[in-house]
Amino acid sequence: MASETRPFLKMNGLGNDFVVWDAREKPLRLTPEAIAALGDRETGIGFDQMITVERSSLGVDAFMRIHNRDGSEVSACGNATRCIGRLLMEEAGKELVTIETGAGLLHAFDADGPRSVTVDMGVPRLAWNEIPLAEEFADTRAIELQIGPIDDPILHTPAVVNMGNPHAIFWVDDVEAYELERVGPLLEHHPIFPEYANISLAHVFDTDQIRVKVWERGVGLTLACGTAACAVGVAAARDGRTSRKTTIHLPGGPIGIEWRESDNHVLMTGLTEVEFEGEVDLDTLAWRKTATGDAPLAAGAAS
Ligand SMILES: N[C@@H](CCC[C@H](N)C(=O)O)C(=O)O
Repeated sequence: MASETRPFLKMNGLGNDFVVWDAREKPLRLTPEAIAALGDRETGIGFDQMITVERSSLGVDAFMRIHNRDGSEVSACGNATRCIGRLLMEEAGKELVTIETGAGLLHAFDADGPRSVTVDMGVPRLAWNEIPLAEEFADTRAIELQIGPIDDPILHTPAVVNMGNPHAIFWVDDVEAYELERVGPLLEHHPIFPEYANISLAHVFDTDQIRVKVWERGVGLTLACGTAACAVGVAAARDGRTSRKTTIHLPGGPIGIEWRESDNHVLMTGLTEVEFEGEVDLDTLAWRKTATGDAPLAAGAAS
């Protein structure tokens, strides 16, 4: 039987990168092993997430299936929602699209500025069993959790927020002062998180400015994480550390977050980029680039 070659797009939201398949006409399911092999940055295409765009059973613009690089399927990815929102808006010539995800229906719309998209990420879930946590905490603004020596912990008492996926946020004075690649895996797999968790270090340096570094569940260190930016913005405002409108500065660039007072929805705004087009032989997983992506943005357009 002839091998099947499938085209893909390589995209990123502030450096958090994805392979995007269009499976609306022809279904595509890869094994976790194949996803991990394609996601490997040394030997495969290299990505944080794999996104499969499918037909929505609810009749909205599309369904977006999300896999982490380790092959696990998850319900939410903020940066990918902006990227898929852009593709669907460009394709249909619309200014607003609705995307079905494992976490519910999300609306994406054009923001000011080239390639900038806003997504309404919905209402954050804040109760301990919605995160979920393995034990009850009445107040999820600071849960009892620490790593390191009992009397001198390295990190402790994170805030927790669910944005369609679980997030823990540790407030620190300097996000660079910690070996996130060492403590991240310990915290991601801590028994308090039955579904594991995405881990952020966050430093509030003004009433509306926060620097953040993220260790992503199923991935590792990332240049940006949209749902982490939402979770940090919510946790900071909830505590009175910031206003409800913040800029989250990630290694890959800034994301604007607004936790709207009128309906508690979180709006996330940031850049999207098409890196290149390519194709993969699904039998051998050999791949090649077939076309270039977006031209570089004019200086200043990204800020
Ligand atoms: N990159 C993402 C989040 C991807 C999923 C996450 N690793 C998880 O397992 O929940 C984003 O931009 O939100």
